[in-house]
Amino acid sequence: MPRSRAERRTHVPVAAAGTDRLETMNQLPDLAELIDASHVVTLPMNVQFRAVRHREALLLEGPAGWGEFSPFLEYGPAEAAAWLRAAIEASWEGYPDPVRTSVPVNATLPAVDPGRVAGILSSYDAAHTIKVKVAEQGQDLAQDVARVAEVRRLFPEAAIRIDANAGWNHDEAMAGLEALAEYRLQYAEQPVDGIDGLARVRQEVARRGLGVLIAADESVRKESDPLAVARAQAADLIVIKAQPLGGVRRALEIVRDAGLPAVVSSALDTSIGLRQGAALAAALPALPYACGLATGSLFSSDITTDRFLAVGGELQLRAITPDPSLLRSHAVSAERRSWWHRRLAECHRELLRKMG
Ligand SMILES: O=C(O)CCC(=O)c1ccccc1C(=O)O
Ligand SMILES: [Mg+2]
Repeated sequence: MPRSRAERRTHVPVAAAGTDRLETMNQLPDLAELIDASHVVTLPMNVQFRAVRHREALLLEGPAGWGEFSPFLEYGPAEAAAWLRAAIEASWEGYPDPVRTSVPVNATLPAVDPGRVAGILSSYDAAHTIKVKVAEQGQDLAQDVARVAEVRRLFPEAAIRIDANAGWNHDEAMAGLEALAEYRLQYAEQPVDGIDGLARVRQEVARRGLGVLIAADESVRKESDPLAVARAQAADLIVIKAQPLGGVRRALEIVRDAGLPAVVSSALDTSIGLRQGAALAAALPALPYACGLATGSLFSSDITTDRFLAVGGELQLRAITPDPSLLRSHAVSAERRSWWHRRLAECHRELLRKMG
């Protein structure tokens, strides 16, 4: 299996390639090395998602390949540090051995009007599984029902799942799941906020016999204890993301300890971050659901022309190497670069502190 090792280097890192690989993440590269290995880019999106139309990312070129550090802009260092750990794992350590060479993926549909559904879903090469965003701020249940109905009309055979990003309260969630059940949902991701809230919805779904599985996302990646959701029996499955959970190996441990089926998802990543997610999906002992790693299709360009996009609903595992000219043309302003370097420094300090 090829490693995602940089074939064409745009610069030589401080330490010679291969000599300073991390075996266990017990030691971290120096901040100066990280800064020297970094490229900060901004990528345009086709469609607004999470209120963003451009996505900024800091890419690291390390001795083991490329890694992505792209916590959302509003995240503080305590939360963003795990994302840095994941980027350093990818670029200094590499990935654990895969058990499969391709990963099935879902199309992701933002909370758009029904009229835009066909157009957005046509940007995916195939849509056997579709995740529909619901419960968006400022919208109502009728809009969610109209969007899901349109997806079902266009794709009668597809597996449809919804993601509310904790946007419903308990009663709204129950009304939403009742209304959407007729469109045959594979599962509902984070219908409400919090572990207790999820557990309550899950119990009520069972009591009413709605037959919708409950997936936890924010209740895994934003909790101090990612296993709490499993212990509380608050979900039927968990959504895992390599960056917020601190890397591929950490995420694999969480899945093993949780003892629940897992779906790998991305965070609107460049092709480098998507490759990290694919490394996680490829190394999981079981992969019962398509993964949220097809979001490359929501971008209008990327850091490589050989973009990590799904073909026929599958991502084929392969090395992803940025194109130096695209790194240059998508580079952020000097001001944004300084901002990201400061953020890198804060997160690096946070990681050193955590490692004691
Ligand atoms: O899982 C997917 O289909 C795509 C990724 C996605 O939905 C997402 C992207 C950015 C931030 C949060 C989320 C989320 O799963 O809630
Ligand atoms: Mg989610």
